[in-house]
Amino acid sequence: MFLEHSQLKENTTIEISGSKSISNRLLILHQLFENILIENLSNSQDTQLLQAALQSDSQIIDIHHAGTAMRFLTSYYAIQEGKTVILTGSERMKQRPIKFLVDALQDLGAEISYLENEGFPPLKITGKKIIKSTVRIPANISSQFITSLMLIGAKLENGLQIKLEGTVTSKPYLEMTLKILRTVGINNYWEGNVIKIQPNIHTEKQSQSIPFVVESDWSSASYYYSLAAISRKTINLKWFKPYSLQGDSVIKEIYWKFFGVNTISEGAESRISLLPEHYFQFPEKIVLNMNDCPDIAQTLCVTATALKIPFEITGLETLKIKETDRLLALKNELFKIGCIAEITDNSIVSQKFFEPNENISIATYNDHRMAMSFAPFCLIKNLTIENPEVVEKSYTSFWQDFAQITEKTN
Ligand SMILES: O=C(O)C1=C[C@@H](OP(=O)(O)O)[C@@H](O)[C@H](O)C1
Ligand SMILES: C=C(OP(=O)(O)O)C(=O)O
Repeated sequence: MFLEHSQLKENTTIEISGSKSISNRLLILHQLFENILIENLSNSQDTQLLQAALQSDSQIIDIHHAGTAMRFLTSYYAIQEGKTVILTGSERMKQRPIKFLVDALQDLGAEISYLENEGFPPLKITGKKIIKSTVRIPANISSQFITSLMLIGAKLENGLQIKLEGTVTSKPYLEMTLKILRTVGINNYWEGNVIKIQPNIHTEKQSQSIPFVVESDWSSASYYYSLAAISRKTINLKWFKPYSLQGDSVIKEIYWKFFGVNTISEGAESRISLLPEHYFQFPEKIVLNMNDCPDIAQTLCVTATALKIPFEITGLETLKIKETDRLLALKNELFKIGCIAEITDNSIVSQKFFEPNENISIATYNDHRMAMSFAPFCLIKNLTIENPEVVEKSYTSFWQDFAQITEKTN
């Protein structure tokens, strides 16, 4: 996709679909416990794949690139008594680890085996009744493993006590799971390194539906914060509530502190306005730990490069095992837009900014967030985004919305 050097239209309103993370949790819970009437469900491909899997009778379930779907379905199928499935995904999914989740489920008594490489999908899962109710799991690889266990916890006879080992990564995603479980009536607590999910007292699905309106996706909103920060123009977004279940809503604070983008909430249609301060003094350097919000790290690095603000971002150890090795992908592509960056296993630090060449072409590595986070750089220069269709994984209408909000510079 060729993005000609553009400017932002003043005061446009963009409607973003429901949070992918919330939607995927609700779909599993709907299937297991309650008739949840889900409104503003994410229209992301990952959510559609999970929904299709849950409705499918097939013995082979292919969830392509959808990490949360892969992880959540592993526990879900482990307790579907009398059913055997092969759960597989894209070539990249076969490189994304799942061992600690499988180990934990096997400790609980689940029947799961690896069909190709030990520790990675595809998996063969034969659903069984699980009797045990305590389990340990390393918490520093992916919070999705823990959420996966939490989502089935209340379905087990005695509930589930999960002991977290090591430092907890992506913590707000676990808090999101706990809050969602509570809203559908599943009691739980998190004390020290123990998460306890109480058993659900209802054996049958309730006949009456519980309505749940999914707030819009804050990770998707991050690209508009980047556009507002670079252009210094106002953007309006819908449907965002002031108090969010999503950890990535911290983008409000981050973009206020480092880029002077103010977020104003208006009650009507849960609209927020991103208002950049005109006389904001940019910091000399951005120093930030993003372990709580790994999905918006790419957005921040591109904004900082566009504004030539040095950055030192830490806490990024999970980026290596996402849709691609995001640290390496960032280092390579930031260079094309004028930033020399150094990476370690968990950090990225800018070393130097320089004037980039013409004819910039950004590779996207099968990663939706590479495409969306680099797109705002067209406010600075012409650029091409390779394989633009990758955005569908989380934000199907991204390019239509992007075209609506930008126009060619005169
Ligand atoms: O639970 C979730 O919905 C997610 C958790 C995070 O993964 P990790 O815990 O693997 O960092 C995040 O990156 C992912 O996009 C969604
Ligand atoms: C990491 C992501 O997704 P997943 O792990 O669910 O594939 C993401 O959406 O950035």
